[in-house]
Amino acid sequence: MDNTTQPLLQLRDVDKYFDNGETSKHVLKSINLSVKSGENVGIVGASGSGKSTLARLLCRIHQQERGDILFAGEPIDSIAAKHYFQQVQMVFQDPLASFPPRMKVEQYLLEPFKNFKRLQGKEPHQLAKALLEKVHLPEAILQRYPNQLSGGQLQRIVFARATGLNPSLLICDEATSALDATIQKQVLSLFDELQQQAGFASLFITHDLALAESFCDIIHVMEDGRIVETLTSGNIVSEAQHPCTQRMIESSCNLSAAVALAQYVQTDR
Ligand SMILES: Nc1ncnc2c1ncn2[C@@H]1O[C@H](COP(=O)(O)OP(=O)(O)OP(=O)(O)O)[C@@H](O)[C@H]1O
Repeated sequence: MDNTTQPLLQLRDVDKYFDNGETSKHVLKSINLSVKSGENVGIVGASGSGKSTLARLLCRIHQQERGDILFAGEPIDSIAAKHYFQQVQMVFQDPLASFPPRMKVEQYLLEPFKNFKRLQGKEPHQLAKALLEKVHLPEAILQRYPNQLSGGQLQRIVFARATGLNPSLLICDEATSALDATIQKQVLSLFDELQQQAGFASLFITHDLALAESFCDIIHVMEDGRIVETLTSGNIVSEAQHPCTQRMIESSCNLSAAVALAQYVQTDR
């Protein structure tokens, strides 16, 4: 197959059910999407629409009942974990949940390099320092524990670790949702900077349509386990057709969406 056109990630007719013994809940319904190299693909939906379940399938925490999930053309469950998890990294909403409380930042940053035997020829402290520099944090932070850091610092460190091994795809599940608006903006600008340097693609999962619009190339809107609309133009206000997307636009209290809407109304109508 021609690797220049092959998507990095592809989901084909993916269905996921959760069984609780007596009943079965259909949580993902015929999901089709792809992410190309270097592309930012947004998944946006209200609570319960199935976004995190999708992320968990890609992290191989759950498995789909039907359909295919391919990474570089291979079913993800046929790829050795060692290879898959160097290429695909995840960033979740709560950095503390993935940061062992008794682990110092330096150890946390170096852990993937040790696990994947990628430390050869590198001086560990200098490597950890360089990773921290990439996310604009000072060396002194290497000796701190997670409870000695702010939410914004923690999420920067999580991004430093996730991008340290040069993955080709980053799965971000509400990665900036817990941060206040100013810190969120800083972390997103850092994300952009890291992406410019390393060129990874992302699947950016969020409930915030305006946030996805600000930097995703394609946005899939999910409702009740289905992709109900796919937006590509960069002007969601004029492009949105589905009532679910329109409700999200109307109820968005995000300032950037409100500003975009106001500008649109002033200039285009
Ligand atoms: N392990 C599970 N067992 C049974 N049902 C589950 C499980 N995980 C999720 N669900 C159900 O699947 C549906 C989708 O949940 P999911 O967490 O994927 O939605 P979401 O869009 O990420 O929501 P949120 O933004 O609130 O996290 C919900 O109805 C949820 O209750």
